[in-house]
Amino acid sequence: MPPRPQLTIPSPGGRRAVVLGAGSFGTAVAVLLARGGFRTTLQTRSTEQAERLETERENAAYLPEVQFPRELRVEPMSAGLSRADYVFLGVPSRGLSQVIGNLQATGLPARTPVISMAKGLVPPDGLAPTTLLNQAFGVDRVACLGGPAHAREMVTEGAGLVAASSNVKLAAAIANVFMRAGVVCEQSNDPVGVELSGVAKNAASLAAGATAGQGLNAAGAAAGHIFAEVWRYAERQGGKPESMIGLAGTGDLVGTALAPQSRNRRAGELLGQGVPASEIPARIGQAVEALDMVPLLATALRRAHVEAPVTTALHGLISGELPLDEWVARVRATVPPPAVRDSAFRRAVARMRRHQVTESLKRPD
Ligand SMILES: NC(=O)C1=CN([C@@H]2O[C@H](COP(=O)(O)OP(=O)(O)OC[C@H]3O[C@@H](n4cnc5c(N)ncnc54)[C@H](OP(=O)(O)O)[C@@H]3O)[C@@H](O)[C@H]2O)C=CC1
Ligand SMILES: O=C(CO)COP(=O)(O)O
Repeated sequence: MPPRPQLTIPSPGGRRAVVLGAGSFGTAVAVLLARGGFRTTLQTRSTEQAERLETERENAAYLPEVQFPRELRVEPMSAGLSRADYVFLGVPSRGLSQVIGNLQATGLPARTPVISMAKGLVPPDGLAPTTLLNQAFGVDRVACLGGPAHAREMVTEGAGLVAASSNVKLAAAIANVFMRAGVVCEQSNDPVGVELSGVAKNAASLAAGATAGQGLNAAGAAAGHIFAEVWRYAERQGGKPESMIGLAGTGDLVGTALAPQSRNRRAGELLGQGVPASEIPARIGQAVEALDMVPLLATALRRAHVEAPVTTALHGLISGELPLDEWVARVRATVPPPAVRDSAFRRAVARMRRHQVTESLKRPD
């Protein structure tokens, strides 16, 4: 067994969590929250699905052979949220507008935090899920999850989660329950950076999958360009480089691009084989965030005046307007904009940091 995080965190003391959406990730997170000490309920879209999961005590359609902990309850979403202390949204971005719009009507208590787990943008405006949640509930009640976390491996072996919120106590409470369940979870105060890192890695994994058959340098370039384009967008919204460089960005990109089961990379491979985007979701059978999200992302980058030739070209490949060979040619020929010259202030800070490092190396241990 791999080493597990220390379990020295106090018990959350009977707090109740509700996970909305019983797909692969919602189910996996519900299992972990129950293991971590929350009184957890997994809410399904339909009554029939709730009855099936309750009878079988596993989610055979989305996460087979993972037994539910005895304490995990299952009920349909129609049961409402009036007893929830935390609400986790396990629904893909395309369904989030509807689900978020219904939260109050289904009895969400006035102070209960809402945590988005989606790695996409919400149609029709292409907003990040936490932006929508902030507008509805205020930043102190909103958080998101990121990091490399394939559902099955997460419940059997672990993951590298990131819990991000402007409310540092909320990020800590979420991270602690996952750590109690034996899964590493970093705390972050950069929800927009973490969320856009997840967006970047899904778009980049799709692009790499679509391009790998034409050459791995091209696949790497496609992913690198898209990452840099989304980063410039995230930076303008106050996103921190640590999020993009760390678990939520680079870590999740590698975890997704290498995973044989990754839906986003497999969708890219199908695109590269000439399968129309409209046929891909049925072939994959689960959420493919990047297919829905790249068109929204391309529009968001254009509106924000971010130079994004490769994300725009990926949109063209998905819509069928750009043939595969032209997409690959575009990736191979794109030269990123030159790095902006550092200001005098940034050069001074960099000099000071270099000096501190040099001095610290001179000191004995
Ligand atoms: N799976 C993974 O390993 C990871 C996934 N994520 C993210 O988690 C999010 C959820 O994905 P995932 O669980 O994998 O997707 P799945 O396709 O496995 O499941 C989606 C679930 O959402 C439900 N759903 C979809 N639309 C609605 C709606 N409008 N109202 C209510 N329920 C709805 C589906 O219900 P039904 O079955 O009835 O269609 C299904 O239960 C995505 O953003 C993904 O990027 C993040 C990390 C890892
Ligand atoms: O986000 C994920 C792992 O961190 C899951 O990736 P896919 O949606 O591509 O399967």
